[in-house]
Amino acid sequence: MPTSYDALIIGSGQAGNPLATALAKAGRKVALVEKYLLGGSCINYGCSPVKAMLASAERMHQVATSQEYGVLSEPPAVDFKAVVARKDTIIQEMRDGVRKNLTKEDSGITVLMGHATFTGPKSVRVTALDGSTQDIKAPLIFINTGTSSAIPPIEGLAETHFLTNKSILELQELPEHLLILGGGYIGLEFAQMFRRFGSRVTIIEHAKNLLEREDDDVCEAMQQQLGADGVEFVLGAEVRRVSHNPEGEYTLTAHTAEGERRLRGSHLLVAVGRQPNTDDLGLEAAGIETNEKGYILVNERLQTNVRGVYALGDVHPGPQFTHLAYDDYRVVRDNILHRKRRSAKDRPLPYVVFTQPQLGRIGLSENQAREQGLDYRVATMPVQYVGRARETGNKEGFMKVLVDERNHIIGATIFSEQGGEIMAMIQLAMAGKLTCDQLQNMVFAHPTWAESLNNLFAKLVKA
Ligand SMILES: Cc1cc2nc3c(=O)[nH]c(=O)nc-3n(C[C@H](O)[C@H](O)[C@H](O)COP(=O)(O)OP(=O)(O)OC[C@H]3O[C@@H](n4cnc5c(N)ncnc54)[C@H](O)[C@@H]3O)c2cc1C
Ligand SMILES: NC(=O)c1ccc[n+]([C@@H]2O[C@H](COP(=O)([O-])OP(=O)(O)OC[C@H]3O[C@@H](n4cnc5c(N)ncnc54)[C@H](O)[C@@H]3O)[C@@H](O)[C@H]2O)c1
Repeated sequence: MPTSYDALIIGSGQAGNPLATALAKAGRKVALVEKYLLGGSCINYGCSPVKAMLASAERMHQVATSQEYGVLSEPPAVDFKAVVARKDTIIQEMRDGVRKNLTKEDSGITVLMGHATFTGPKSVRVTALDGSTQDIKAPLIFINTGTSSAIPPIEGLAETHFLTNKSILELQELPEHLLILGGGYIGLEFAQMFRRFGSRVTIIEHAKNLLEREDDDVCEAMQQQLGADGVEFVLGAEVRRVSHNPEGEYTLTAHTAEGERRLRGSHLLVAVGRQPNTDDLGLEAAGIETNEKGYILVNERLQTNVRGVYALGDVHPGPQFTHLAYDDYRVVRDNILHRKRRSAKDRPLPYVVFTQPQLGRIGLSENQAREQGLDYRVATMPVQYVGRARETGNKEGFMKVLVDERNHIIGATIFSEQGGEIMAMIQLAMAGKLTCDQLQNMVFAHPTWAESLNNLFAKLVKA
């Protein structure tokens, strides 16, 4: 006989964990199934471990450049095992926090470790690691199973021991030469990190630019910055074959505008995007519809085509960020528990690439504003014009904002030290519908990064 719950959550991701807690607090009998690690990808093999290791790489860079600040030191050396151990300690603490919260005596949540598969529209079988199974049914089911690395069908690749975002975090030795397939978010953050630790790094990207979706000036600035760090690029490259010799060397055969190239390295990271964790979820048994890539189709309230079944986070189509997965939780919580009509449509989309400088983005890019035929004005300012940048020696990058005909901000790109935080201030200004005149005249403390907004927005104020 299946065990009955009021609500079943599949996947301990950024949406599922807070939802389980909220439903249980509201008196529902809740089960949460996780097949691997509580806390999901962000905590265990995504955002947090990468940012923890980036902090070590940034520290390394600070020491390496300390002479410019009049501080003499020995050239720094990395103790890579210690970097990884620091990251592991941080992640373990985060994971323990999630476990404690979900499993504390009065949590009201039953946590089941195992792989969930649908056996019908409202029924799921959980298979534990030891092979034992448990059947569950619930009128409300929330799918929060996230994504995994997409592996492109390149000849020879599957036969090699290439790295993904999961396995690269477990390396104990620094790669001598890291080849990175894909110049997106994951590729860029790891590229700068490993380069600063001392590895040689080559990014192989099939588009003509890194971060292809951004405006050309943004792509160029990022390329220039990573190039200055010593990261090498092969752009517009179509990798056709991968091989791995007994000495452990990888060879990528790539077709480029200059002809065929062979790229050799000691390690290979594949970071060409994600694929949804739905192929082994038994969705067909429940009749849940997906798109052609396997992402679960939902409406703006995150309901699937099967009544009572929802999909939250990266497993449905759309941008893939922790803050959006968490907001999916708010949408479902408010609609189900608070009887509000909350929608996942038209919410702001802030994001940050955690290179140094950071790339903070909110709203429309210039390309998007142009494509939408908007009547916009744009201002750009090099970061070196900012007093704080000169004082702290962080002069790289530029800032760019777009306003509409009513002087309201419609988009911003802040490629700067503290770029994510400066972008968040602009996001608040957008939410409060502040105009460029107001931002030009706002009194910010001197000398802060915030103060840069006065000069940036002054460029948009009509005389
Ligand atoms: C390297 C990397 C860095 C990132 N950095 C950032 C960042 O800086 N900022 C940001 O906003 N986003 C970042 N992201 C994206 C972010 O991690 C995701 O958007 C976020 O974690 C999405 O969470 P989720 O709730 O969809 O599910 P996830 O956190 O992916 O969790 C899904 C869970 O479901 C489990 N599961 C899957 N199938 C089953 C099944 N059949 N049965 C039981 N359990 C199952 C999985 O084991 C997993 O624990 C990063 C991603 C990666 C890979
Ligand atoms: N700081 C952050 O917020 C952060 C950090 C890491 C990851 N993430 C999330 O994780 C998602 C996945 O990251 P990602 O970097 O894997 O994907 P991505 O979509 O950001 O970038 C993938 C890149 O790989 C390229 N590519 C695709 N196929 C290729 C091939 N065969 N050969 C060479 N290049 C190829 C694409 O053109 C693209 O530039 C991101 O979209 C983002 O949502 C966010």
